[in-house]
Amino acid sequence: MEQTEVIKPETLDDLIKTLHKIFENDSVNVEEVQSIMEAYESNPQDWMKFAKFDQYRYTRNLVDEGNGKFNLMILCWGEGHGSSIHDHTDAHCFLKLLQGQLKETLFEWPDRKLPAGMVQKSQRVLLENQCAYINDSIGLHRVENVSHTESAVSLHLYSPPFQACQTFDQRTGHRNGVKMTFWSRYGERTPYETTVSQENN
Ligand SMILES: N[C@@H](CS(=O)O)C(=O)O
Ligand SMILES: [Fe+2]
Repeated sequence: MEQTEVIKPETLDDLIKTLHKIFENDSVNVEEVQSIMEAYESNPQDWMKFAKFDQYRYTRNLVDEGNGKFNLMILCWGEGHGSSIHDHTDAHCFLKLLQGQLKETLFEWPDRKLPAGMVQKSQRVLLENQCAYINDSIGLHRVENVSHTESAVSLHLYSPPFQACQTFDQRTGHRNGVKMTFWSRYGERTPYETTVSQENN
């Protein structure tokens, strides 16, 4: 497949422009997206206006809708905030650290018929500027900011975009469908009515 040359994006806007170009193709070249996202060196001035924290749980802040091909968002993780174990609704998921560190724990899909504790596959710490990748065939994950003193900010790209996922109970493997919402969109706080059902955290 044609691969756009990896030129280091100098700003977040630059990165977004390049992503739009890459996603004109119908198939996603995972390595290409991962390397372009990794090549962008996080500069807080680029993304500060999207980084809105909540006291109790991580927030999802929409940055760009990628011409309908992808959703780009900034997630803000306060000290000790984490997600539940979840899937990614058959989408590609790229996760780049803009600030701080996040711990990612991978799990196997549980058997629907045999309630049992979920099997942990691996664990790693993602560092600033690193870009991780996951999809449903790789497995499920939980993401956590385990620091008690530092917040964390991450940039996520999902393609195709999705608005719901499944969360899993670590002890039983039992699953629940949850709707996912945005804390803010394009830097503006989402009106209250649409934010009440955020449940993945
Ligand atoms: N997939 C999660 C964030 S993470 O834990 O990867 C979300 O979009 O809210
Ligand atoms: Fe995730």
